[in-house]
Amino acid sequence: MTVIPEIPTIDLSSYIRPDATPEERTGVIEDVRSACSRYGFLQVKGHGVPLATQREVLESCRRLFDLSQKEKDSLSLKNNPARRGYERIGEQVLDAKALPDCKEDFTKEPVVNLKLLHYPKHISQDKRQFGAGAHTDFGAITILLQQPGKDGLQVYHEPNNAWLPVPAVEDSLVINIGDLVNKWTDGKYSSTLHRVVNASDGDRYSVPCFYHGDLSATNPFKPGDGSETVEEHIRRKFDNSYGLTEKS
Ligand SMILES: O=C(O)CCC(=O)C(=O)O
Ligand SMILES: [Fe+2]
Repeated sequence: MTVIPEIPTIDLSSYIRPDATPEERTGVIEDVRSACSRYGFLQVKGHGVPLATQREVLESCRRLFDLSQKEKDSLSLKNNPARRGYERIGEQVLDAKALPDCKEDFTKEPVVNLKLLHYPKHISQDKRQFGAGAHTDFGAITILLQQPGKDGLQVYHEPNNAWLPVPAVEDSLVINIGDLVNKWTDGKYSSTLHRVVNASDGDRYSVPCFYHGDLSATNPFKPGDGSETVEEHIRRKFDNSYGLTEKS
């Protein structure tokens, strides 16, 4: 019988606690390192982000996406040269083989790019309908707050050719490696394909925070190798997923 593995959950308090021993800290580092190379994904608890703050930010998602379509469109990212702002349902196509994503999105802040996401009940029952189509994240590292109890995130695990669910557990944050770190570590840390299927009958909110780093940086492990800057990389990936340029 094939045992399907699970995305690991790591308790960061054994690292953060002021009285943590060096062995405990090394243990956490080893667990994180192993998860980054085996799965490119992990969940963390004991992270120190207050539960009340997590609840408030998810409540802000609900209030924002409950505004009228007209009010939300007045904040459209298409009117903003830095591509910050509101994205309508179906505006982003993360997987060109699937239907446009069934989610709306509000993005604020450059470089550390925090998004509020709303997945309504799927608009189509077609099996190519996803809340977010299969994709890898463009940046360096993503930290994701999922609405507790609203599962939907699935991570592709190549050895088993299986999509592993990442349960939406209160007070756990999902962390995953993006394309930049994958490129910079020569693939040692995996930028893993993932997608969102809003399996619930109603709304699902989530809040990913994408760390891109210094926009002018190139590969920190190979300084001066003339490779693409963070800004060039992010712009290329982003514009491609919104059909804003012909280049991939
Ligand atoms: O909503 C989620 O759980 C994941 C969102 C995601 O993968 C993304 O925005 O890149
Ligand atoms: Fe993602």
